[in-house]
Amino acid sequence: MSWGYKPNNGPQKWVENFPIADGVRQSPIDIVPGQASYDAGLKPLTLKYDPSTCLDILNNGHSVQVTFADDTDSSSLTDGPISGLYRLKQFHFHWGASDSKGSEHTVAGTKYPAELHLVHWNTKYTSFSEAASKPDGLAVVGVFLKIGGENPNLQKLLDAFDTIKSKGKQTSFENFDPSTLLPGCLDYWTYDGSLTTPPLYESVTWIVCKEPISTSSAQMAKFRTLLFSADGAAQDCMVDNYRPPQPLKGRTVRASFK
Ligand SMILES: NS(=O)(=O)c1cccc(F)c1
Ligand SMILES: [Zn+2]
Repeated sequence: MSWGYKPNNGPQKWVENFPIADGVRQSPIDIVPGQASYDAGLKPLTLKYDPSTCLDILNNGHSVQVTFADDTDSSSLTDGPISGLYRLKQFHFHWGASDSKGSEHTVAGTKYPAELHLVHWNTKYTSFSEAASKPDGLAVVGVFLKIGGENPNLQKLLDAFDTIKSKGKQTSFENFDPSTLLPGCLDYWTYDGSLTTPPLYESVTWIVCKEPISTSSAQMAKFRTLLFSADGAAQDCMVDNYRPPQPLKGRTVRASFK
């Protein structure tokens, strides 16, 4: 059986097949603002996204993912805590069975109903796959979702969900601008971490935005109509697809803001 989020294949069991689950730089973590170190040397994030690089939207059995053409530098992350240029590969989400949980990172113990991850790879390597296992290979921008007004930009994604309800379904999804999912303020926390799903590679520079974006409770309910299960199998709602916070193990969390 492959990994998932149930008691028999979930985060408490991943270490059996992926021993790095108990590693020294695992993600997510609980971010405690009072313990983060303000670093005046941290630059603002430069995120330049080209909507024409948006390719498709996919239910991969663990999350809903929007994939981008990464054969040019046209959708990229530079500056912030990183050096060089990282290309956008995909973004996806993690969410809960209710609005009281769902994010992977927490802020002084506070869980948000969902978390968006924008995944970028370091162009010092030749591909995402090569970069994914290198200590400076990936940079993931995390954005919290909170319950507030309806988000019209998010709605464009949600409207595609009926056609990708079950595992393995994908459909073309073009001209979406991921910058419409970013908060107005790009203040962030940053720390060295890992993928939050198997293979849990310790290859991620995490960049977690302090400001959440808003979504409505009805929009959150739409996420919960997706399925972990494939067409024809017993319907298994895709909910609680988040890993809980992991030990900090001496790491420093830096803040780009005072
Ligand atoms: N959830 S995450 O750490 O952003 C992640 C997991 C697996 C692959 C990947 F590209 C990103
Ligand atoms: Zn993720």
